[in-house]
Amino acid sequence: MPDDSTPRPGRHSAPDGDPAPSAGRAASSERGEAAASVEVTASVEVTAGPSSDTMTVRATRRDLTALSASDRSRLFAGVTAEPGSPKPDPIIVVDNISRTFGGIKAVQVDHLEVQRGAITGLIGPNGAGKTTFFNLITGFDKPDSGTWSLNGDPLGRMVPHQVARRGMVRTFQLTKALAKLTVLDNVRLGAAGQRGEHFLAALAPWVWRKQEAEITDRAHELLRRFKLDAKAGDFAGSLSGGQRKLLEMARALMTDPEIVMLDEPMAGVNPALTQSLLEHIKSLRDEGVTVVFVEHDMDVIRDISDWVVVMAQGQVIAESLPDRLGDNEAVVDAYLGGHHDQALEFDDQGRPVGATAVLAEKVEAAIEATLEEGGDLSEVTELPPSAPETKESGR
Ligand SMILES: Nc1ncnc2c1ncn2[C@@H]1O[C@H](COP(=O)(O)OP(=O)(O)OP(=O)(O)O)[C@@H](O)[C@H]1O
Repeated sequence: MPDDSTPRPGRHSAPDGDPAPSAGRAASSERGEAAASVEVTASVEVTAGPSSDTMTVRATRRDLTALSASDRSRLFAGVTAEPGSPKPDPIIVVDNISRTFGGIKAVQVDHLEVQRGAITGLIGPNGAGKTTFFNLITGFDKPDSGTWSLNGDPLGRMVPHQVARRGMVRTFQLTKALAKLTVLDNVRLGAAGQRGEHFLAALAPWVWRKQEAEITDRAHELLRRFKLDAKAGDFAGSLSGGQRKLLEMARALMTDPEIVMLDEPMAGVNPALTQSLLEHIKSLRDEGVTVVFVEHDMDVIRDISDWVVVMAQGQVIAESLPDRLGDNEAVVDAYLGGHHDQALEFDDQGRPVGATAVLAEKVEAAIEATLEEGGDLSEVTELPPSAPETKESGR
């Protein structure tokens, strides 16, 4: 039986409450000690039929250590803002991973470390390779080359459910809810590949039933957390886009992950649910879950990321604290280079968002520079390759 005294997401910190107190992981940031994310396994001995075979059913509980806001600031204060920078306590380390489609190098990441217990925002222009990168390290696609590890254990050649079993799950840009299954069953499916999938379990119904009950209880717990419990018996197809995103997060959490990779969790979600999704993502981090998420909206990135990684043309071209992103010329260039013709994006109050916000900042800086030099604004036909320092837009 699982040990119920072992902490797990949702138990040691209220989702909307204060972050759980730090157990001092940041203070003791030596790699070996800090990497002690413990997987507790519980053994259930069963007698399967006349041969009295014994099997072990693994029930995963991960011991997550939450970092406080000041722990995280301290950690990242010591990290250099450059591609591939070492982190004090990386949960993921990637080396020389590449993936080519036809002639296109979709991903070519030389080195990347993801800090444990923090929210890392992954940004980049369309086609930068973000989704492909997620696919590669979660086992949904195979790289041409490269190695990567979770807690120091190599993950190469693993299929997604094996990766999930080791503690890393992902969600998709386009949600994958099964429309003709109930909301509850969709969440229960998140446990597939985790428990009871062994064929022997099917021959031992008393174990199977026990696990079924545990899986159902856990699914209900997660539905309550994401305020979808009233919809448990509805078909997933009846949910709104935003509710499907919540459903997908609930399903991902069935495996008690240490790290969740969220691919554009806010895309297609109405503003009311966006705030709720952001709070859920922060509360996961506050419970000790590491979060990596892809997002285009710079306001969202600045709001919730502890650290930002920028990709362009398959490569990591910059890393930075979120509020220093605008200072980084490589980031500005990545967004502008070859993307002058991309559609402009504005929020419902007419403020530029995403790549458009970066462009607006650069245009503003170019105008200011021209005026300061006593020039005529009609002369601003081209943005300078090396713009003066960009400013916060005050949003
Ligand atoms: N299955 C595929 N077959 C062929 N080319 C692909 C495939 N998947 C991705 N690509 C190409 O690889 C590059 C990276 O795509 P990817 O979807 O990873 O970028 P992205 O940063 O996630 O973009 P977006 O922000 O638009 O989702 C693009 O040029 C894309 O067209």
